[in-house]
Amino acid sequence: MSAPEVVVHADKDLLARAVAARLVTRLVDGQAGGGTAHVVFTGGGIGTAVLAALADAPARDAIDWSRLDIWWGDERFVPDGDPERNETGARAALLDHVPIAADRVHPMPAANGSDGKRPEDAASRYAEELRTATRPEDHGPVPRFDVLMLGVGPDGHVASLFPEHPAVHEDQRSVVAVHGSPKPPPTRLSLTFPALNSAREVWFLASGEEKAGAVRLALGGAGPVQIPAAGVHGRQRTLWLLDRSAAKELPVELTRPTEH
Ligand SMILES: O=C1O[C@H](COP(=O)(O)O)[C@@H](O)[C@H](O)[C@H]1O
Repeated sequence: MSAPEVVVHADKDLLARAVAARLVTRLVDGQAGGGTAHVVFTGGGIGTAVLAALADAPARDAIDWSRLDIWWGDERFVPDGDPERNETGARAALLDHVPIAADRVHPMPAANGSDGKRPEDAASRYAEELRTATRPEDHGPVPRFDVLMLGVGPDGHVASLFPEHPAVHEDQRSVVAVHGSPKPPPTRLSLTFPALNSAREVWFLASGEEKAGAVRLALGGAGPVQIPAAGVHGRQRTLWLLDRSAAKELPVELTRPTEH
């Protein structure tokens, strides 16, 4: 488990562009030995802004899109194409604009899909898809993701792991159904702590003053049941990529000068 590092950028736009640039470098490095890289997308405002910035970045062509697998950390269990789906936003922001093959994109199941109407069945099927993509060196039920991005809710939720919800206690399964989410829509699918914590690098993304309290608590020793963001760490690196507003409640010794 790696210690968190904090990087603060001036505003949301710069944060999105800096994360997109970082993503190009990290994915190119992950593909350098000739293998496949695995990345996990997040939904939400800054998560989608990063994907749009990546679509706009000329350096995106340095990524070999034929050797990249794309996964999601969570999804809203609504019909395919619904604007509430994280997949819908990611396709519009990035995936419709890059040369990636359909079988490299692994959206979580939709409520009207072939997995049926029960989110529990959909969660099990996605867990199986993850398992099928593992390599011997992954040593577990999910690929050892090169980069896993996570937006952070004002309540400290990450993916669809909400404070005090049953899913924060899951320690066996990789993917679970979530009912009664405090943030609509109420029914969701989410990777669990064991799956999130298998990533090589975890990048938290937070923008805006309404995230400042959750960021302070997550980095200040809160427990993962109350503040789920506190329960995720990369095996090699844990980065908190923030704009100034989201970082405003952090003690000065936790932040380092902005890169730009
Ligand atoms: O519901 C969700 O919320 C979080 C955070 O979203 P934001 O708009 O407050 O940044 C997001 O990371 C997650 O994927 C999504 O399903």
